Amino acid sequence: MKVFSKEQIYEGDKVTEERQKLPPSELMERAGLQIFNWMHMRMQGAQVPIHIFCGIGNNGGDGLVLARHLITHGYNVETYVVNCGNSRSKDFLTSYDKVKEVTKKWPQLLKCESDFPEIHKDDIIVDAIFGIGLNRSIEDWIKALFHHFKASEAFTLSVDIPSGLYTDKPVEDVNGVVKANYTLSFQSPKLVFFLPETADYTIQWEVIDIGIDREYLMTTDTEVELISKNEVLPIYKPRTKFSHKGDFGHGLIIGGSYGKIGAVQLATRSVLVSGAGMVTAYVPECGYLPLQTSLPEAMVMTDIDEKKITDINFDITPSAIGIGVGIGTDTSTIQAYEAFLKSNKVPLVIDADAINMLSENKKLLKLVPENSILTPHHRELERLIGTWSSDFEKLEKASTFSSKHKVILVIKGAHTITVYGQKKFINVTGNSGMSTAGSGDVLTGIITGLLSQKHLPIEAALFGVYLHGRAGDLAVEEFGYQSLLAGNIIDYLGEAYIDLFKQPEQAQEEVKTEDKA
Ligand SMILES: NC(=O)C1=CN([C@@H]2O[C@H](COP(=O)(O)OP(=O)(O)OC[C@H]3O[C@@H](n4cnc5c(N)ncnc54)[C@H](O)[C@@H]3O)[C@@H](O)[C@H]2O)[C@@H](O)CC1
Ligand SMILES: [K+]
Repeated sequence: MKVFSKEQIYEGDKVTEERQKLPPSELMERAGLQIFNWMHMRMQGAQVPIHIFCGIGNNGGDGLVLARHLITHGYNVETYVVNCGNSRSKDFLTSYDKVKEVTKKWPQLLKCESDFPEIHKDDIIVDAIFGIGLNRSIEDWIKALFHHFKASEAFTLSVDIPSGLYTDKPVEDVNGVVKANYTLSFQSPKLVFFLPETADYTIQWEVIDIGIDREYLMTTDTEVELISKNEVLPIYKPRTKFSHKGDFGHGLIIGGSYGKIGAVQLATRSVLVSGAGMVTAYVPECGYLPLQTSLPEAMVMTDIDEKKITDINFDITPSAIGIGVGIGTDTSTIQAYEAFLKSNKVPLVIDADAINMLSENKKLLKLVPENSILTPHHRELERLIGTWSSDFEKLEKASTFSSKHKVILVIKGAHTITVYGQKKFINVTGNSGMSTAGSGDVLTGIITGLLSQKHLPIEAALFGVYLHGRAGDLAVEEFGYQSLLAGNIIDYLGEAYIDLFKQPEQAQEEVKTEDKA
């Protein structure tokens, strides 16, 4: 699913109005009506007080259309205009007049704190104050209004985006943003719903279709995309009856050190379970016995050193290589890594200390093959690209790094974001139970396994991240958030594959429910 920028949304409105020859404020009518339908379906006429707070732009206009429908359907509505400026939009004014036609109870004007209405815990707040048009800091009295919402503990429904969030800039003051229980977002979710610094401003969100021109939506390329089942299904490769293990490649996992052989075990097993035909683990001598015993399906090659990797030397021709899990940063390991990078031509999946070694020895970056996949977590990314002051800057820096070094960055997190040049792909699967030792090793193995099966690197990264998260989502139903182990993710990888062809109960890309375990 595409995530449109603010500019693209405005352009989409314009194109739609032209192509569909819409009368003025028709899109606002659609937006308000859709929100009304959403509420009406759930409330069925219940007389819960609904407080609708409208700004003076089109977001406020949406709120006024909603108010009109709720009023004509007999709901218990109080409408307020948050008087935050003088430039009321044309469509706002049209909607305002239409409200006056259906009720004698005109919207109340709020200008300062003493105007704030009483809101009870069981009331409903509709936040239609600012939408994507927010363009300056929020005044203190409006921050106080947001605080008033929060203090009331009433259910808060935000129209399009929680008021106070910019679509393309970090939050200036955490008190200047509405904390929404639910956000109904028009046409496309907003990038800020997925970034660590801003995702918490709405507990759930849903996309509302207001009939923006289909061709515009189809043909407009976006920098950001959500990756859910629909997007990965075309990547899946069905198997033919006469295929054999040679068709699915030979993955190689290089890593491990004394006390960290388990990481290699997890990654190696994941290579096979993701579908590679064969797998070899290249480990220090001490890894031989545990790997051969615990994973009979894998082949094992060992370094001359007992406890660490000192010389990467193998006589097989792997189709893909994953390097770094449990490898450490011993000087002899760095030397072996450099020598390996100098001779290697196979695309790599680079994880953990193999990323850190690049950060500490930037000249090694030049030796990384084009389209290799780096899978850093927060700290590893910081060492690699430098620190950032906001999520937006982080993504910008990651894009610059990806373009400069021609690599794919898989930034691990609650919503893992794969950065490929200017493109950013946000994954929707996964849960907090997966924040557990070895989870990253499993991801490295899955992506290596997919690369072995001749998926393009970007496909392997996106599909791997999706499957890893989905397997985790299925596994958590059995093991629970606290007790899920990385190995359980591997056990559920098969279910994740099978699940690709099951009809979703609820469109995943449209509803986000954060686990609260
Ligand atoms: N395709 C879509 O998505 C559609 C979106 N619509 C709505 O239109 C909204 C965008 O409308 P607008 O561009 O009018 O913008 P907004 O309604 O988001 O707000 C802009 C208004 O608030 C003022 N303002 C901005 N920042 C302020 C601040 N910090 N303090 C005080 N005043 C401030 C601006 O001067 C302007 O008057 C969307 O968020 C959505 O709700 C719908 O009406 C129609 C279709
Ligand atoms: K809003």
